[in-house]
Amino acid sequence: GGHNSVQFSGIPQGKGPHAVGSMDFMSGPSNQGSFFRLYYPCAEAGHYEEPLWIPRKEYYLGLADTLKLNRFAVNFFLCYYFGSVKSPARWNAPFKPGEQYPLIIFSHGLGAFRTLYSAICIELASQGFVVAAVEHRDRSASATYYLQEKSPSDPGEPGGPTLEEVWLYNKILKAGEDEYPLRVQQVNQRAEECIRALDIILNFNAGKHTANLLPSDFDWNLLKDSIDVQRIAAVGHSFGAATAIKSLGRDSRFRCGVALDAWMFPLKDEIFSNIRQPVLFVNSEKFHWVNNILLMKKMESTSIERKMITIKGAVHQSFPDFTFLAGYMVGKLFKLKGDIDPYVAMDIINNVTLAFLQRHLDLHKDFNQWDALIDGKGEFVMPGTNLDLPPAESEIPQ
Ligand SMILES: CCN(CC)CCN(C[C@]12C[C@](c3ccc(C(F)(F)F)cc3)(C1)C2)C(=O)Cn1c(SCc2ccc(F)cc2)nc(=O)c2c1C=CC2
Repeated sequence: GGHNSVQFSGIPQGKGPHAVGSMDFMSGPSNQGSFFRLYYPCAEAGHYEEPLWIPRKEYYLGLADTLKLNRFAVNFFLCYYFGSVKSPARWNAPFKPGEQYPLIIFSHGLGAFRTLYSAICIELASQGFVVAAVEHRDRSASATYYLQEKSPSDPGEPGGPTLEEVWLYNKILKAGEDEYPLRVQQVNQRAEECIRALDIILNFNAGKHTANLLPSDFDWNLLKDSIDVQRIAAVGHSFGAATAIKSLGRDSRFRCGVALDAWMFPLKDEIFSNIRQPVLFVNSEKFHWVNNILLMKKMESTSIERKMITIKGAVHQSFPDFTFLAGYMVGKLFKLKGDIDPYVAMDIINNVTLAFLQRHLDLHKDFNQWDALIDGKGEFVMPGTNLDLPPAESEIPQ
């Protein structure tokens, strides 16, 4: 880590051997395209800007909707506190070619968006992964936008068609509205969007370019033959973890999945027998309820590795970046911090993920040093869940 840049924001830098670059990619047409923030091993030389953690004010407006609070007040408050926070990566730094990197597609949670999990994405990139954090257009993100060709106001307008931004905000359920059909439609769209991002990145790897509608001088040619197409995984948080599991079932190019504090409700009628890849469930102590855990246990298998650990003292917000940015009091009040130190929790999340990825992507690194975490062995972890579950049918004494 380090790479001679002083760390200002609370978001930790990557600890691995690579300096980390970041850039935004959006393809068309309209909301049928792909939108992701790419984190990648980059060239060390030179000085680069760091990307804004929350790049547009519309994201604050969306967070207000998610919190069901007044947009003006939340925008003022969040802009004041978080408006200048940067992600510790090098904005549009040149990609570092020379080896074939494994690929991670990362899916955000309900009410989140692509930039809020940079501690996880930057750590993975620093350890030699290319990570695409997709931003979903299923109206589960607090806010997102797509670019639409503007119908020319007057046909004589000089120059080509201009693109206008169309913003989508978190679809808040009305009282009494049935949540399940919406979440099923969303998790299907989210899996499609993860697969779309995968296809675009694999095309770049094959030298086939997709136009980036966002202004960027990132040189995609450097990505040619730089992705290890046999070593691809799906990772996500909460609704994004359900999305990762759904993506495994849809596309066998994903060789394994890491489900971070999975929200299994959108998969409650899934039979899971069509999912053949290994899955690691990394749970916080405080988020879960019995039916959520029982749905994870439906994925247990004697032939496919399915592991679950619980991080003691962690909360749902121990996974996104907010956990580093709120003061101690506000953090505890809003459940952005648990009893465990946020940096210790993030080290466990990242290290157990790296160990599981090494095992199931067959990497030749030293991430196996954290294998014990996969079995729930360690000071702040336990195997399985902390919840008391009803005895499984097979255990009920006859
Ligand atoms: C209690 C009922 N619940 C409605 C479903 C309330 C909403 N909620 C808790 C919140 C959204 C939160 C938030 C806003 C804003 C700040 C800020 F002030 F720091 F900016 C921090 C934290 C408040 C986290 C959640 O949605 C929990 N959650 C999440 S949280 C993902 C997220 C969202 C926004 C973020 F900024 C960072 C991370 N992802 C999921 O996929 C699912 C769930 C629940 C089920 C499935």
